[in-house]
Amino acid sequence: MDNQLFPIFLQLNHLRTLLVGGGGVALEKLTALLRNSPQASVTVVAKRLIPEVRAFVRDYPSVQVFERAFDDTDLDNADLVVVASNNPFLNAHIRQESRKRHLLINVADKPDLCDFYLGSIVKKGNLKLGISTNGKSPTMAKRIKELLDESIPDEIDETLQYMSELRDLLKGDFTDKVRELNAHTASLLMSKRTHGNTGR
Ligand SMILES: C[C@@]1(CC(=O)O)c2cc3[nH]c(cc4nc(cc5[nH]c(cc(n2)[C@H]1CCC(=O)O)[C@@](C)(CC(=O)O)[C@@H]5CCC(=O)O)C(CC(=O)O)=C4CCC(=O)O)c(CCC(=O)O)c3CC(=O)O
Ligand SMILES: NC(=O)C1=CN([C@@H]2O[C@H](COP(=O)(O)OP(=O)(O)OC[C@H]3O[C@@H](n4cnc5c(N)ncnc54)[C@H](O)[C@@H]3O)[C@@H](O)[C@H]2O)C=CC1
Repeated sequence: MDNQLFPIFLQLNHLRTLLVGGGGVALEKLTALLRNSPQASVTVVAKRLIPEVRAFVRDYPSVQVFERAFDDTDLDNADLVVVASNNPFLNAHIRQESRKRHLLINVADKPDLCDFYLGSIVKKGNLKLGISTNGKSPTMAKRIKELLDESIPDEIDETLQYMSELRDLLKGDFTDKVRELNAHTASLLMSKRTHGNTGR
């Protein structure tokens, strides 16, 4: 099967995410959501919550926790759904109800029930890379994340800041801006090639 996945970067702080389940897998998903988007508004619904979930959400006022069974009306207040329950019938039911409402859903570790997958994430300040293996090997995604995390220097964020300031200073229309940004970056490259790489 070919790779049909289309990557996007969501402003989770603009959306309401429903997370069903409160076990170890739910904790992993919650951690991934909030590490990346600390102001994401997340509602957790679970019959039973492990203490680690309760402890984790204490630092995040935008997270609400309900210790009870899932109800279809939970979907009324959601833009996005993540399911980490241990009940395959519940998973299938939430999938069906979410599709009826045109909500996008991820069911942890159940690719057939997912409209989107979670990926491994590398973050260097403003740079964020999402990694997917098309579901073939999440473990490989995790290893590639570690590799990139080690090999991309933290200073890349400083470079992005400079480029952003330069971009704001530039006048003219879009074409002019792109031309100037290209010229600036190309001249840097030229001077490196001429004078040798004296940096690290
Ligand atoms: C399709 C997808 C759907 C989804 O869950 O979104 C999916 C599916 C499945 N995962 C399984 C197992 C494991 N998943 C992990 C870890 C992660 N899994 C993640 C994503 C995805 N997992 C989506 C595809 C991503 C892609 O395209 O590459 C990551 C990247 C992101 C995240 O979950 O936040 C996160 C790493 C985060 C990080 O960087 O740290 C580990 C390793 C570990 O936990 O250390 C294991 C055990 C080892 C192994 O099996 O490889 C199983 C078998 C379950 C079983 O055997 O019963 C299935 C089902 C199947 O493959 O059929
Ligand atoms: N833990 C792991 O390492 C792995 C887990 N999985 C899959 O992920 C699932 C979840 O894993 P865990 O978090 O470890 O399981 P868990 O049993 O700790 O958590 C399941 C959660 O679902 C909740 N739940 C069940 N029915 C509910 C309902 N009707 N309404 C609301 N909440 C409900 C439970 O209260 C509990 O919080 C597993 O069943 C399995 O399918 C797959 C691979 C590995």
